[in-house]
Amino acid sequence: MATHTGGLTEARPAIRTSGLVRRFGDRDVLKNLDLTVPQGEFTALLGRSGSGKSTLLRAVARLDHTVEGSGELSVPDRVSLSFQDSRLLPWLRVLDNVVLGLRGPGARERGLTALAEVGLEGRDRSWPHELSGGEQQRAALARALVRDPELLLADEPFGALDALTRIRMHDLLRELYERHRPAVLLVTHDVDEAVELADRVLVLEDGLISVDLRIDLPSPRSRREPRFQEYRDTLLAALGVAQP
Ligand SMILES: Nc1ncnc2c1ncn2[C@@H]1O[C@H](COP(=O)(O)OP(=O)(O)OP(=O)(O)O)[C@@H](O)[C@H]1O
Repeated sequence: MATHTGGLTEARPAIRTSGLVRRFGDRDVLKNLDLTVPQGEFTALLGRSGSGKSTLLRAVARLDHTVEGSGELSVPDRVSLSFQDSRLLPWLRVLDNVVLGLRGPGARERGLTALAEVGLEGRDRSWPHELSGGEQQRAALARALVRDPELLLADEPFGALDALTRIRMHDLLRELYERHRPAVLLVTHDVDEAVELADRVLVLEDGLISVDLRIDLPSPRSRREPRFQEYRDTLLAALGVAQP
């Protein structure tokens, strides 16, 4: 994925929006939004409820053909999606869900490898209802990964999980990200999750990006570290959450 300009080869960003507008009725939820996410960057998107996070994600995923709007948008060819609900098809076994629609030789082997990567080795013949909520999310991550995405779009993927499972999923997602290096746009309500996982955190407010914060913390990140707390306080203040 590269563009050629005057003999120089530049990496094309994973996401570029320019003047993006999305409108419901007479309300512009996105107002001329400009956003660039470089290849391989892990970006988290925060914002108050109703600020338009899912609207932006759905626009980037090109899932919003019926929504009124304008602007320019460019995304790579291989984009994977992950949602709060794993969206596994109940009538297909786990491996068949993971490789659904995948073409080419070796698809099943690739599916088995992806399942092993997310810790679901040996569960390929299970039915989705036989998996726990966390395991279903793991299977959904395997389905996303097996497509070797250049961009992973995730809308509250851990929102329905208990606290302990969520911590395990954070570790898994970060590990998979470091191994495969897709660009990631993660929509979340959880400021700690954003600071723990992302290299850049955006806040969406009034249809525009109001905060664009680079997170510069050593790995693995500890929530007890003072700089972690500084980032968290900055973001909570931007979200209008008063600190004691
Ligand atoms: N299909 C739709 N029809 C009408 N209004 C919509 C539609 N989808 C979203 N909206 C409105 O657009 C605004 C932004 O919604 P969106 O779901 O993008 O917000 P969000 O930031 O993801 O919210 P939350 O954090 O609560 O999930 C809301 O006011 C919502 O009511």
